[in-house]
Amino acid sequence: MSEEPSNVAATRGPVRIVGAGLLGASIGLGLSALGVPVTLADASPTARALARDVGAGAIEHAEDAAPTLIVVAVPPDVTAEIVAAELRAHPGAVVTDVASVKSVILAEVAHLAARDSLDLGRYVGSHPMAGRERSGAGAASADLFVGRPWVITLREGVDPRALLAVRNLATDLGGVPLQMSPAEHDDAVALVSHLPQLMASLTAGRLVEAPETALGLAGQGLRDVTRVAASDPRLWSAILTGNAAAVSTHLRGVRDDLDGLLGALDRAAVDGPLALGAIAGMAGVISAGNDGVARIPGKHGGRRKRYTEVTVLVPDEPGELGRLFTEIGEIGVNIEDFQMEHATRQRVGMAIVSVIPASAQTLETSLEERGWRVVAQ
Ligand SMILES: NC(=O)C1=CN([C@@H]2O[C@H](COP(=O)(O)OP(=O)(O)OC[C@H]3O[C@@H](n4cnc5c(N)ncnc54)[C@H](O)[C@@H]3O)[C@@H](O)[C@H]2O)C=CC1
Ligand SMILES: O=C(O)C(=O)Cc1ccc(O)cc1
Repeated sequence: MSEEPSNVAATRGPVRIVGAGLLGASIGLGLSALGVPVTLADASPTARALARDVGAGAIEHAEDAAPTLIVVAVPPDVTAEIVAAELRAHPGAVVTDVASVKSVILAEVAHLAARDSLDLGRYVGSHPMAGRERSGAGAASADLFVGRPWVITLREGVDPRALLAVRNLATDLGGVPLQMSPAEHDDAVALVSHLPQLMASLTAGRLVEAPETALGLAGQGLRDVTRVAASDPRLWSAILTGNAAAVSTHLRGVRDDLDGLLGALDRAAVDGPLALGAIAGMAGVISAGNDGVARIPGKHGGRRKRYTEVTVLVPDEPGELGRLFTEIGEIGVNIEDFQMEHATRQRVGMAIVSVIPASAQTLETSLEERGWRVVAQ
């Protein structure tokens, strides 16, 4: 890759990143790839060095040119004090943060700005809706934000140039900027990010004492609902504390649903499957889930596309998956998405091929004619 600065970025550096972990290093990588000069600061010298080594920017030095934009990417519980310190230390710079909660941080930054006579207009809080269940620069990626919403919080008194600088940052990294109030943001993420994290953690927590034999039966469903359970407990405690009221409202809703479901299950356990209201109670939960999942937009913000999944058994041998892909190509069907599931202790895998509904029947028939075993849906 060329070392020469390119002109494709709207962001004019230098950009100073404080907190060179997953988010900070991903932003540094993306900006560096566009030729924008980036300096990295972090309380941890190891984190700084790792971010530099992965290519996210240069470690800060006293003689660095003054930054035009500062991105604070530290845990939410220390974000406000760092934002205030950066506003104080760099009077010409726009300051943004990427923390997962917004209202408490704005309230604290506003308090510190009033106390210390800082220019609050240069601060714009933001939140890229992209991340991973792993922390640190080692897990960073320049592509993390591509196609993902990047919330920019609106409030009165913001310098329009600051708003533009944060918007440019989001679009330079491939994100889709969205403006909303801090309260609107916090309510939304309580439902679409914080509640799912807790449901994943609660489900995975039930596995701690599970027998190995039970775990050996785990399939893709368990993996799908528990992926984010691997997230950092310290980071998430700070996120949840910063949005406690909104999260507890949604958890209480879940508790009400659980009470209804438990009532139905208890009736079925005592009086059998035909107990009054038992089946309806269970079906209600599952069908509400059907309705909810149908409302989740596609990954890139558009309407969720409806594909049909064709499941094919693939021998667990070198080259077999490649042969399947080649033959699907020969049949003339486009693979829209793909997933592989492995049956524990079996020498066969299940290739789940997503195709447009109109191609599914042709694909199934043609694969069977060619000797593949297609699993009936
Ligand atoms: N992890 C995720 O998927 C996402 C996280 N966020 C937000 O981004 C922010 C950063 O999260 P991650 O990058 O995941 O965490 P991380 O743990 O990977 O990185 C945080 C970095 O901040 C540094 N740090 C901590 N306190 C500091 C201080 N006082 N001064 C300077 N550096 C300090 C740490 O040494 C660490 O390198 C958080 O506010 C989080 O809510 C936003 C979107 C997604
Ligand atoms: O890994 C995922 O699917 C996430 O949703 C990551 C994530 C974690 C925290 C955020 O504030 C935003 C996104």
